[in-house]
Amino acid sequence: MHQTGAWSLRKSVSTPIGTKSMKSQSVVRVEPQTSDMENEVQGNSNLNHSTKFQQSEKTPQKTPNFKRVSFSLKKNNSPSQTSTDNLSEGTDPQLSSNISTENNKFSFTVYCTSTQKNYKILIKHKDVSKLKVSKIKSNLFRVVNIPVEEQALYASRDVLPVKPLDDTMTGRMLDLNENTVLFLVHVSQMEFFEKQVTAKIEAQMEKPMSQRESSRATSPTSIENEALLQRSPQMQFDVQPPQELEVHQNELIKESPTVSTSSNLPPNNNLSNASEKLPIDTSNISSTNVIQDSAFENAVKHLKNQFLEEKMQLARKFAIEKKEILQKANEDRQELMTENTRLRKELLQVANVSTTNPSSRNLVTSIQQEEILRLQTTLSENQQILIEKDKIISKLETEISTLKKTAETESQFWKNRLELEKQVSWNREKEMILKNWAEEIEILKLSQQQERIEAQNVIDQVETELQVANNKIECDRKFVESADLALETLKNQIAKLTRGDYDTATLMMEAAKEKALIEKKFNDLLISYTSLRDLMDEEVKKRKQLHNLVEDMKGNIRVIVRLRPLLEDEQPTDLMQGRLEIKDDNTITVATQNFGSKNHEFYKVLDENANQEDVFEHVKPLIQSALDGYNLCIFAYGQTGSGKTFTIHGDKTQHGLIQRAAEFLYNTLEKQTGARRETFSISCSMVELYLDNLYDLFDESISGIEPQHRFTHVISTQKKKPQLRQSKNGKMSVTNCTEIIAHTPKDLLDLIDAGNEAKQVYKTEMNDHSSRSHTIFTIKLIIEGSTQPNSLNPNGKHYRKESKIAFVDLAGSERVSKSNSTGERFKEAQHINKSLSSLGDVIAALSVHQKHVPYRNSKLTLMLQEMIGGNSKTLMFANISPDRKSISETISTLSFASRVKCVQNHPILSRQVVTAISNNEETSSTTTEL
Ligand SMILES: Nc1ncnc2c1ncn2[C@@H]1O[C@H](COP(=O)(O)OP(=O)(O)OP(=O)(O)O)[C@@H](O)[C@H]1O
Repeated sequence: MHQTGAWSLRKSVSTPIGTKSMKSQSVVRVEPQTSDMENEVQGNSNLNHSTKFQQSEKTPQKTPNFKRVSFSLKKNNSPSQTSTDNLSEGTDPQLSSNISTENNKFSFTVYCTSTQKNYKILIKHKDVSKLKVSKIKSNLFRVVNIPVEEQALYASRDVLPVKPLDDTMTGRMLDLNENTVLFLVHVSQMEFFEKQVTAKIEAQMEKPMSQRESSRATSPTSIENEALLQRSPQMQFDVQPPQELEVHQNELIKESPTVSTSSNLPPNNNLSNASEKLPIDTSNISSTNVIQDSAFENAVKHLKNQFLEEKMQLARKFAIEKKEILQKANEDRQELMTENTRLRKELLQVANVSTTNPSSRNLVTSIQQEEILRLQTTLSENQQILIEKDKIISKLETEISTLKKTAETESQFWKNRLELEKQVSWNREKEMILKNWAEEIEILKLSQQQERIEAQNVIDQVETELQVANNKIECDRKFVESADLALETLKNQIAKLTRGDYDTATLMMEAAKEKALIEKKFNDLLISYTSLRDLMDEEVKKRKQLHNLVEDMKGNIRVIVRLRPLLEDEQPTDLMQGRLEIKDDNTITVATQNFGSKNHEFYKVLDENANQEDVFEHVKPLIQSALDGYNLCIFAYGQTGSGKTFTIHGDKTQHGLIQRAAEFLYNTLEKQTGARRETFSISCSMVELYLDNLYDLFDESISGIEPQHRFTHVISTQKKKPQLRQSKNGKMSVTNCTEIIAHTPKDLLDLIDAGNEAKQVYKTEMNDHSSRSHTIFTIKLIIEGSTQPNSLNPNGKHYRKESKIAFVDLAGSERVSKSNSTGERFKEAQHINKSLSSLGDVIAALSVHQKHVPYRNSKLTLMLQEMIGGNSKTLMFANISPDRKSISETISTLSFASRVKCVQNHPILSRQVVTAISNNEETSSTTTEL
């Protein structure tokens, strides 16, 4: 236990400088300013500690995790001093002899920072002067190299990093100026070291001078120190516990109202309690008070900033004070001038009396003379003072203007600095956002890659299985062949026997048995062969499906080949001119004498028996994805008369894709939106590109439609001509075209008919109803609804999905030599062929992933930019004719289609607007384009 009047040590941990919770910590003492900072602001006597502390509290700034540990001593007259006995373990005489105090006040701060191996602790003595221990340093330490990046730090702190000569020492005082002691201690020893230091200081302060003198006499280290002390007599001073220390302690407690007066808790508990309450990431602060160098440097920067701010405030204060002095001087000046005027008047009066009245001249007494003299002297003195005052005023004015200039420069500096900081933080935010985006993209890429790998694995596996099955079939086939041979031999033998070559009935019987056996075996093999064949077909089908899936995932344009039936006066293909053969659902072979045979594989190959419904079944899944929010494009390509319009629009009795898709959309949406409490609307527009000009097919003047009468709602009737426009995000779209809402499937069908009637169709030699233009019929879907309420959005969220389906019926390519087109038809054919050739160039560029894609070569390719190589899901119908005369066009269409299937689109979900719903109204929160 302690003696009465002994000193107890209070250890305190400060928050990072400038954080808000300084006052709320228990057993926490905040050191507002380091002593070197105090040195820097020397002359600012107006600023005391408490002022600075308040300033730093008022303007808390974010600083890195930087922990300061302060120690202070107080007279042990409170009942809670038990921990000091524990702290006195592990005494180190060298240390204790070197630490001392003066004025009986002692407190110091420990700064922790880390270098590669060691940990330095800077201990600052406040109010300890004349502590000349630098000579001790040379006995204990050697100077270490300072890393370049730390040099400025040490220079600004006026300390020198050194290393203990003996590496095993747990904690050593390194270097110090009058107020500073630097210790070097290993991180693992930090806590113990703190205890040691505090115990030593306490012991030092507790011991009466005489006791210490005697301990010096017995300890060898003390002897050594004694010698040093003799050489440096200033080091010998007594530690008396005066009242001031109590005051100091009381101040500490006042500053930190939650500070516990009990020191029963071991220092560690205090530390951990404190750090729990700090608004900093305490995980970064180890129990050994280690922090990163950068954190330390940031803290130093922060202190410098704080200092500059204080300097500014001081300059302002000086300016105000000087202004006040100036005002006062001016007032004094004014007073003096008034006084002078008065005196002059008085003087004049006296003079007048003596001059104007000669009879009384003799009456001017010597007293009056004296009075005049006195007044004159005062006047001249006042004049002198006035001159002095003027000088002061002009000096003050110069000073004020200098101060103003300085203040302006500094305020400009601060403004610039704030701007810079803002810029830096904004840049950091941007960097973070970009980083997050990059990460998300990376993750998406990885998952897509993974999916592809998995699909490829499945394909590989199926291919291996297929190979095995093929091998087995081959073996079985060979076996059947050999069995056939054996059977043949047997048959011959039987024949011979029948002819009587062998007369024995037994032999015949045996041969018959053997024949039956072989026949049975043969039949078994046949069955197994058939089942294997089925299996193989099944596997091939699966493989193709998987292949399609992979292609879909890659975003490749799907291609469906449709062979139309033979029309009147047409001849089927033959081997002479060339032959078309659909091998299976996915393969079509074209063989010509000149070019040999070539297989083409597509997503689907439909023969002449496929009706309109069959065709739509293959398109349905794609239409479904429009309901999920994807933009779609379905276009038909092929020579004139090959069945493009029939596929897309159909005829009066056999509806094409548009009508079927419309019916499917209405049916599905009515069911789906009803269940989900969504609303939907369908609108459409139709434009044609004829002779390189765009026409709005819903325009009254063209179609004769009077939309407001025939249909319930017209969104926009544009008087201007439709135009191709590029939006801000670079996407091309057709503007200025009439868009009409179709409430029912019937509305939509009527619109399609009206649009079809308006388009340019003429009879040619190749087709009685040949489309002479490219047409685009667009259906726009809008689905709106709200999400279920949850804790984040108690009223749910309102969403709106928009998607478009574009049906493109391209004009057919034609050989003018075949079609014999003349006049207008010839001109049309030229335009059609030119635009289709541009489309071919675009496809060729995209299929080989060329960087430059020549979309700008024609209006058609610009119109299709979003659908071919863009962000839509796209399906192409390659329409072909079975007519013998069309074989070369068919070959050309199939080659074009083979290139198209290599084009990769990048389908993305179209616009989705999500809005948070507030109690009474909707407040827009986010608009995302997915
Ligand atoms: N799958 C089919 N079944 C029955 N008839 C068909 C089929 N495909 C096309 N036809 C008929 O063939 C003729 C030409 O078809 P369509 O007009 O659709 O060709 P096109 O490719 O659009 O020609 P163009 O490019 O000249 O406009 C039409 O009479 C059409 O009815």
